Amino acid sequence: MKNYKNMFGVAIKSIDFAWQTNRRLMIMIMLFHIFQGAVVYLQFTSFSSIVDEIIKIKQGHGRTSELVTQSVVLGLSFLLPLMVGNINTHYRMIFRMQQSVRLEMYKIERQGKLDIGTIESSSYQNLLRSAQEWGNGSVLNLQDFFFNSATNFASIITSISILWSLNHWLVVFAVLAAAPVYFFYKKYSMEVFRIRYFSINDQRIINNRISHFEELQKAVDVILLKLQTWLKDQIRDHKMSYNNKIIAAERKKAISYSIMSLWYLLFLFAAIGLMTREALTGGIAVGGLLLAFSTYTRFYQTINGYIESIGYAEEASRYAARWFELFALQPRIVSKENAVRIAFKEPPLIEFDNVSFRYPNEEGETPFVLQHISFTIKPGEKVAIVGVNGSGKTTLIKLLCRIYDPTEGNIYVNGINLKDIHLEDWQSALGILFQDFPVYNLTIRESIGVGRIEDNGQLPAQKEERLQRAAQYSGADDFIKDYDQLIWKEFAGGIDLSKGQHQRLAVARMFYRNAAVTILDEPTASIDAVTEEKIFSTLEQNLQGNTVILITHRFSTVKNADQIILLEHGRIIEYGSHRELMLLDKQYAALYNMQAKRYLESEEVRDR
Ligand SMILES: Nc1ncnc2c1ncn2[C@@H]1O[C@H](COP(=O)(O)OP(=O)(O)OP(=O)(O)O)[C@@H](O)[C@H]1O
Repeated sequence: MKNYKNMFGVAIKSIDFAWQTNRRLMIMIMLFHIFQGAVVYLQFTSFSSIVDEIIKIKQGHGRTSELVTQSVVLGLSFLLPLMVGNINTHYRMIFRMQQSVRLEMYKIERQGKLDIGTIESSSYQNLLRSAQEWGNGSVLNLQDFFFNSATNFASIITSISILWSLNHWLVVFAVLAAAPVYFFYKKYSMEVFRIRYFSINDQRIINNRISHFEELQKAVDVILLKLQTWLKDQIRDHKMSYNNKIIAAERKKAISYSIMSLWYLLFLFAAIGLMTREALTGGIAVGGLLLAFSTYTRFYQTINGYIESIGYAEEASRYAARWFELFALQPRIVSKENAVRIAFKEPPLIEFDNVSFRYPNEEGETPFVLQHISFTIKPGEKVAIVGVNGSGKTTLIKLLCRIYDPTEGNIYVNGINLKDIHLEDWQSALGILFQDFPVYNLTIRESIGVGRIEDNGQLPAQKEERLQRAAQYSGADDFIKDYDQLIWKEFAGGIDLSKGQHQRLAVARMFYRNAAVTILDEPTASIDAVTEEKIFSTLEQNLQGNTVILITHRFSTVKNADQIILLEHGRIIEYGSHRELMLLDKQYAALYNMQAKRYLESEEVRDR
């Protein structure tokens, strides 16, 4: 029952969505469907009238004019549904397209408003994957069910009224004959349906194994490691397992449906017996007998088809529900109502005041990943954050960018609590380059240009000089030959770049952005030491006046930073300039010396 309640709720939402998209089209399609459901009975009634009239004419008291009229009606009753059907198919296609665009736009719009914390949560990712399982087809298919319901209801109501007018018992027999359909459907037909559509695990594994033959990097490994047979066997086994499940379920279905047909036949004979008796005793004419037979069988077929579609709609509603859940998502991090508006023209003073943090988790509390963090970054300072993997460096940056709010403590920007500053203003002041930076399949010019988009949401007009300077500072100009070169190998004339080249382009984007606070989270991991050195020296020279926060594992690049923060297990264990920390001669100095020694050793090996 709960399933149907949910299904009903989701169906209402999807119908409302259709209504909001184009109500005129929706009403028109609805009327077409009702017409198609009812008009078929016009064929039955006119045909039975023709038969009766022929008999009457043979007996000498029929009218030829009536025969002609009924023949025209019969012709129209065939012609009209065909025409309406074609027009309806056309408008339904248009309506689906309109809604498909609107659904996608609505989804993208909602996603664009979400905060990064929500986007990186596993619950959101699961929701997204589940919604995408059927694409927006789930919502549209649910609407199809609604339209088809109109046809089916029109058909059921018309057939019941015809049967009722002929003999009340016909309705009783028809209903009893159709009664077990749902039970059999739920038990057997649904099983096949479920296996067919929801053997997702088998299908995922099959697709994954096939991808090893199709994707370049994977295919190379398949050949070199000779994995062909091993992978092929897996594909075959999963396909066989899927097929065997289907065959077993189909067999059960065929047997059970045969049993159900006997039940139907029982009531069909009862109905035929009843009507034949009526015809023999003169209760109805021969045409009436024909009408009863065709209406009776049509009623059963309609019920059968309709119940099949309920099951399908039930499944579609589960996936459509995910779409509406996506639409209802609200960002967790938002600007306060009276948030302070600041145009950050100058780099601000940043203060962390006893900040502790644990990642939000719906399933329970997670451990603190940052504890009692306090430090100050003066405007224009170059700050380096160092520490081993998992020490909390990126998390600290996420708090500064307000991707998350601290669990305890506060962050102040120019003395104002970050939570009180308008989120958009603060984000406009930041230029962030994370380790997993995105690769834009655009031209080189656009790839750099997206670093600073215009207020109207468009790419900036060509600012050639500035663009080229950014490429120069990042070292990207070494490989750029044409700024209009498309970075997209799958397209004619498009090229791909090496990892390091992609990284230089991403750094160029940051230079181009020229934000008041630039944050670089290991942006040079794939870049060779020489280029890295070059990037950081230009960074220091050219982002003069701007605040720069740099996360890196290479200690040699942080030597010139105004201050270095060393994190361990989410706590600051050392804090100061390179000189100060070397003089302190503790953890930082040890790590620095260790890296320097390794560097010197490798230099010696190379020299030898
Ligand atoms: N989204 C998340 N949800 C839950 N825990 C997370 C999440 N991101 C990171 N963590 C955990 O927080 C801790 C700190 O991670 P963080 O990424 O800040 O470390 P890091 O110092 O930047 O590491 P690395 O040098 O490897 O990039 C780790 O224990 C990590 O598992």
